[in-house]
Amino acid sequence: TDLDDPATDPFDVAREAAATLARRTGVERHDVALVLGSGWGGAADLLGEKVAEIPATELPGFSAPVVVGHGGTLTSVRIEGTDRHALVLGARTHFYEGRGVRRVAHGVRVAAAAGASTVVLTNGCGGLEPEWAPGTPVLISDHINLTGASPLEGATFVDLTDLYSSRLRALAREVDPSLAEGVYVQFRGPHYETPAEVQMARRIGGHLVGMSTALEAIAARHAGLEILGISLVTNAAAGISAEPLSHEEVLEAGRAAGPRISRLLADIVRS
Ligand SMILES: Nc1nc2[nH]c(I)nc2c(=O)[nH]1
Repeated sequence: TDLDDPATDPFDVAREAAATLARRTGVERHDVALVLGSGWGGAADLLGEKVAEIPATELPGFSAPVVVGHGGTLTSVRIEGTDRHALVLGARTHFYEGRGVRRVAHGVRVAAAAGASTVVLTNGCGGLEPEWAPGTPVLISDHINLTGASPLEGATFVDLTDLYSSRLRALAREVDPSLAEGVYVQFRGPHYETPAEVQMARRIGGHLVGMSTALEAIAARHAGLEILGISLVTNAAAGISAEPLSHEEVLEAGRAAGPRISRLLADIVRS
């Protein structure tokens, strides 16, 4: 089950991980998956009753996250008031970790193999709109993939029209009509953009800059999942405001927005 071996089929590893997940949680099918980015950690608790929590490294194909986000676990949650289950993927692998696109895509592939029909991709990002103060959640309407990479291999031609489901965005707006929308630009990272690169992102139609999500969304579409993407603006992108970026401020903005956006996400998933 070594994802680094080209002879390994990554979908076999995803199926193996999903089978282990079902066995360890006792949950045959997870209907919706959530990938929690910076600031979104609290959502799992508001979704419903935790059924089981499994360290990602105990499942095939997950690598020990370099930066452990949300403890690097997969959590199975019975969604309150329903008989549906959510799979909370708290162990995202970022493309900038250099562990290959298969590991970036593995979480959404496991979710699809576990029976999910929907994935909610969340992230923390930089905002290009001055009125989006740190802590503002923004629905992703589309993305621009500046990584130069794809999570897909070979002649896998996949249509990306309406990649960030307009149906699910309408549902989200029913929960919170004030939600803004924007185009998310994924840079490779791990460095932040220069002010000139932020202006480039603006001129090509971007509103949010980040280092995740786009590759996961492509893999999720290929795996047949309907996708909702929500960004948390944790900082003004470089050059948009006078101050330089501070990672501490980024983390603080995420923490401060936590309760509100976790409630928003739980309400959307339950709707
Ligand atoms: N590329 C990029 N990624 C980010 N992640 C967060 I949190 N803030 C940023 C940002 O300003 N730029």
